[in-house]
Amino acid sequence: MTYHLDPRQTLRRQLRQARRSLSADEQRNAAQALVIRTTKHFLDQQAQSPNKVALYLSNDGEISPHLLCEYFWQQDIAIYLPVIQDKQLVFARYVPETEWQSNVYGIQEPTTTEHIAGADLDIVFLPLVGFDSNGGRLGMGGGFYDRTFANKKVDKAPQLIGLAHDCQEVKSLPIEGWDVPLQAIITPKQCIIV
Ligand SMILES: Nc1nc2c(c(=O)[nH]1)N(C=O)[C@@H](CNc1ccc(C(=O)N[C@@H](CCC(=O)O)C(=O)O)cc1)CN2
Ligand SMILES: Nc1ncnc2c1ncn2[C@@H]1O[C@H](COP(=O)(O)OP(=O)(O)OP(=O)(O)O)[C@@H](O)[C@H]1O
Repeated sequence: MTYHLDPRQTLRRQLRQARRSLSADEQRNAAQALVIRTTKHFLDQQAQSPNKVALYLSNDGEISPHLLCEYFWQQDIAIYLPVIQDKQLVFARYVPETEWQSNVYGIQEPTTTEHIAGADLDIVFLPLVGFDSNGGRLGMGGGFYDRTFANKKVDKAPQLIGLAHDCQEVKSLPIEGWDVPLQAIITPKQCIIV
């Protein structure tokens, strides 16, 4: 019997290992560079300031958006976090008083039962395992972001921006039909607008 290794699984393992190998210092510097690059991106775009933005709590070596969160709070922009529900994501408001519970993967989620749909957000910052310069995204393999933002109505679609360390870039990702493309990817060293 022969076993065929799924190329996405192999890549996932390598890239997760790479991001987990970053030191605490490298993670701290990356989070600082990320907030500088993201605020610059908003200034360059000269777009209207968003009202509702989704972030995530970093896990498994992901680049941390916590400084970005503080920046948005200062701007009175509402922050939301993903909550797994029926194999999709809904979004719960994140405030300093938020209470927490763990989801099946051990990632903290707000306990509140008040949720909004992905389509009601202005910008979603997505965690990712790998990215390419065409907006391709490889996630953790649950398909949660893909299911949530598939078939979205064109008139009500949030902007999807991936956040990553530079070591998570690959030349070209093996993309599947269900993968939702990113409109931008921001890393400590670059801002790719697709
Ligand atoms: N910070 C963060 N939050 C997120 C995501 C994410 O990628 N990052 N997700 C993005 O969709 C959702 C959770 N998706 C996940 C999918 C798989 C695993 C994971 O660790 N899988 C383990 C085995 C899990 C198990 O115990 O059964 C693994 O592959 O090693 C984690 C999160 C929602 N929240
Ligand atoms: N729109 C969809 N409808 C139904 N199933 C889907 C959809 N999108 C993805 N899936 C399923 O989810 C599984 C995982 O997809 P994939 O490997 O692309 O996840 P991922 O993008 O890495 O994960 P995540 O978005 O959770 O970080 C796939 O096997 C696919 O069958």
